[in-house]
Amino acid sequence: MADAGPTALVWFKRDLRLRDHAPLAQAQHFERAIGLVLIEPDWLGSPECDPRHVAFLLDAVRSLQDELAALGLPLLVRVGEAVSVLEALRREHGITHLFSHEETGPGWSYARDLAVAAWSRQQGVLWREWTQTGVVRRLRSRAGWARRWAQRMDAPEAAPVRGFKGPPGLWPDPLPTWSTLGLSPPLLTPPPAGEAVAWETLHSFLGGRGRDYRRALSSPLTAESGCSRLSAHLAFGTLSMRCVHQATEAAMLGTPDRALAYGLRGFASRLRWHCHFMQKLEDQPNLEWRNLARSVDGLRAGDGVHPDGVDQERLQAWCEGRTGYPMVDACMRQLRATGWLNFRMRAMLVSFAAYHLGLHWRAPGLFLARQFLDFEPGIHWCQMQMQSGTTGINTLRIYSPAKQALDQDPLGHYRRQWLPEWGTPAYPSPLVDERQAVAAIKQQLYTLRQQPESRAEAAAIQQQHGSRTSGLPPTARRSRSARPDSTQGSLF
Ligand SMILES: Cc1cc2nc3c(=O)[nH]c(=O)nc-3n(C[C@H](O)[C@H](O)[C@H](O)COP(=O)(O)OP(=O)(O)OC[C@H]3O[C@@H](n4cnc5c(N)ncnc54)[C@H](O)[C@@H]3O)c2cc1C
Repeated sequence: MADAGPTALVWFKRDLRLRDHAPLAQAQHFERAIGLVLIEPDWLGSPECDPRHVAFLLDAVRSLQDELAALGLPLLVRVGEAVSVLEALRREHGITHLFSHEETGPGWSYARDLAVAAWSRQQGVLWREWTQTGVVRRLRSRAGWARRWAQRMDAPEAAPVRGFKGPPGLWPDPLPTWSTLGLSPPLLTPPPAGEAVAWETLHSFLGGRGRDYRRALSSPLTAESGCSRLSAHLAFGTLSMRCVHQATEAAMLGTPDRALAYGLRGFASRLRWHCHFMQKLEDQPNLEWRNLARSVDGLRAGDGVHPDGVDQERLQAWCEGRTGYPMVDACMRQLRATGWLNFRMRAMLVSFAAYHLGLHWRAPGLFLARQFLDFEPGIHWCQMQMQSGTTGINTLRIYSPAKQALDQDPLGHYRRQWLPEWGTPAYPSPLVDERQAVAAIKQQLYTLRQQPESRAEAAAIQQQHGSRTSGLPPTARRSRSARPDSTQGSLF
């Protein structure tokens, strides 16, 4: 095409919003600007992706397209491999600048970013990326990380977007259908997505739902309404972490309701954890595949060392919620039906897979990734390892399903809701003997941890990935120490 002057392409990834969007803010200074959402075959074909994620994304894109069109920016939605789509757009529209946010994703997205970087150098397209979380690229040391997180989150939002000059005659693309994507529609209808819904969810939490947060978050009976329910919005970026942080700080300061302020303080520190875990994946991308502590390699089948594979029968029973442990099975049924589960019950599911069933975390982790609408690779894989005892540095946490049932669902309402066959002959008997199974693997892990090599390795892991809160302002430090839920609290 004829040289039409500088043209910016804003590549939306996990940042499907208008507000606090630095690439968009930058693009509005350009002679011509275009938006792009790429649906990549590598994503659709990855073992972590489920149609529910695609449906949520498309819903968010639908409203984003309308809002951007009203501002003069056509949002294209292309299905294809990144470099070919970008090159086609460069040829067609004379793209000179590519703007996007940094992403800390699974291996395939890292490989794609390398390919895009090579393409942009070759074609002389200037690719600029902005941060949108607390994750620091090429981090040398964890010292001072928490302070940097606070600085980023306290910084002013990106400039508001006011209007664009899109190339004349270019319109937003129609959204792809399930058949063009080669997928079947999801079995569950995900909750509504998009920026407006994300803000409504945040406001309802900060305006009152958050009052009981600390008490509500552990039981599946209360967590659905008592937790913020922002995780999928954060994962797809319909809301920025900075906006959530700043709105939370303002709500805490502004409310005369002390119970609400107390609840919100508990919530505020979780936002830092989000980035803290993502930072680990950024620093060590292979933790999505292999044990962080190599000293536990070989402990469970399926970890690449053991000659046998994963016990498919056990895995299948766990995935389908028919282990014969009612609390475990009810949680799995809720997750499959809704795409969400509270932290403690997620941890219990993984602990059961790892200790009771002896399954290595990778296969259960892939299954859970497909179920969680909020799948965020950095958090997910770190938590999978942490709850399976393979980080080398965290206290081993083995959840007893019976104790969790007693504490979190004493009257059985939750189990009856999700497990109608519980108490009838149709409900299976326990798949394994809890005592025997747990005692054996616990002993193995404790013995391993005593070995001098394991201790040396743990010290190195702590040095590279351990949480350091020094450098945070006193209120942030206080809210960390006032944390009520110690199971969430042991960051590694
Ligand atoms: C095995 C396992 C896998 C998990 N996978 C994911 C995942 O893929 N994506 C995800 O967002 N969370 C994950 N979590 C963490 C946590 O369970 C969810 O963030 C939380 O349940 C989401 O609901 P919410 O937004 O209402 O949380 P809230 O309790 O309201 O917390 C607000 C936000 O803080 C962050 N947060 C809360 N708890 C944690 C935590 N323990 N670690 C890191 N960040 C936290 C999340 O961004 C969350 O949206 C996982 C936990 C476990 C045990």
